[in-house]
Amino acid sequence: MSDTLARLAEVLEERKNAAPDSSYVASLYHKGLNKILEKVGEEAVETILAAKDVAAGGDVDELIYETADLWFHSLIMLAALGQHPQAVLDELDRRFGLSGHAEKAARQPSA
Ligand SMILES: N=c1c2ncn([C@@H]3O[C@H](COP(=O)(O)OP(=O)(O)OP(=O)(O)O)[C@@H](O)[C@H]3O)c2ncn1[C@@H]1O[C@H](COP(=O)(O)O)[C@@H](O)[C@H]1O
Repeated sequence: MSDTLARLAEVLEERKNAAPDSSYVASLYHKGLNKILEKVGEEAVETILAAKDVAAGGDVDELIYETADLWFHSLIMLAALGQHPQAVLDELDRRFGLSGHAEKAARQPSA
């Protein structure tokens, strides 16, 4: 796993024992899953808007910034539900080399 992801996952676990006023992550845990999911949705929308801007000739830095926000809040969602990012990387590894078209065809028998 990327060192950055592993370190961040460790910090997100530690923040489960931190006071909400001492840490942004702890404050989100304290507000609960609905607030965390709201943030994931908000960051997803901001990422989409930034991508549209880049396609229209805008600044790519904003897209990178918003994608980092989206990944970060997705990691908090996983941690809040007791899941480690390694599970997502394992799933991507499992899919590696498997064509999306082939996977979909195996899932959906043709009518
Ligand atoms: N990577 C991040 C990170 N990315 C974004 N953010 C915060 O996520 C928030 C993003 O929310 P918005 O942009 O919507 O701004 P906001 O208005 O403050 O948010 P709301 O009031 O709407 O909830 C901002 O407060 C950012 O500072 C992050 N906060 C923390 N981290 C990492 O998490 C670690 C632990 O952070 P603390 O728990 O705060 O110590 C840090 O050391 C960093 O490594």
